[in-house]
Amino acid sequence: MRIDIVSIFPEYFAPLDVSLIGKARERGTLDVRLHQLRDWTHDIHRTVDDTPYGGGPGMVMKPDPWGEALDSVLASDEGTPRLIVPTPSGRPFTQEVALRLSEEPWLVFACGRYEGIDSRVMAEYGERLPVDEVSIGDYVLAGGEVAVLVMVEAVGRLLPGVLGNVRSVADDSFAPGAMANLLEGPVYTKPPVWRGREVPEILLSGHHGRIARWRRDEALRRTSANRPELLADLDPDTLDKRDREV
Ligand SMILES: COc1cccc(COC(=O)c2cn[nH]c2)c1
Repeated sequence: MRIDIVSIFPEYFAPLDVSLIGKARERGTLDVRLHQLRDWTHDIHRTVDDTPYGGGPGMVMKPDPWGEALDSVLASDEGTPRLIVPTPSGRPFTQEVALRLSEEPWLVFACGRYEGIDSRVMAEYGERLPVDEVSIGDYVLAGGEVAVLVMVEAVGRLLPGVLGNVRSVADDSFAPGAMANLLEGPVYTKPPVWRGREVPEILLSGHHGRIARWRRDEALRRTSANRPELLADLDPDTLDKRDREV
């Protein structure tokens, strides 16, 4: 997968050189290219923003530098990418969206700052390629860079060979299957007793069927406590099927 990121703070993406994503880049599984938006300005101050038409607080990112930057990035003959713009006013970014994006050969991320990017940029490129305005949550960041780090990690870890243990992707919270739409329950490792606290006996029993059922019950308990709205999506016979499955 090729990933292009356009930003006025490309240094935000140093974390993409480390850990799983860094190794995937070394192996060539991921080809991440960073671009400084200001390289496509032509004034002495390398201006990328201006006051909003219609008044209001803050500044808006000018369309010209974005147009020149995206034209340059898209000039590559490697097919047609999806253009992803992180914004508080976008569609929710979920594990399902991450799974879908992990199937794409090429993603281009546009990092907005200030009050956002002139809307004509998304309109212009929306006529040529899929443009996804995506929110990672209901809060406002100073810019899209951190949101892109979140999405690149969520998508990158789904790529073949990036995660050591393929199983853990299937076991993810929100992954499809028996644990779909459930939060993961508690996890434990050695020592069996730590500061007088024991690991739940069932996990040491070796009864895989009972362990699976215990994990599902704990997942239901935690989901009900932290995200009750997710349980609304579960129809009752799915729950029963879960019982039969196990
Ligand atoms: C493109 O326009 C803007 C405007 C304002 C901030 C940002 C940065 O993104 C976020 O704040 C965000 C993304 N998901 N949840 C919050 C982008």
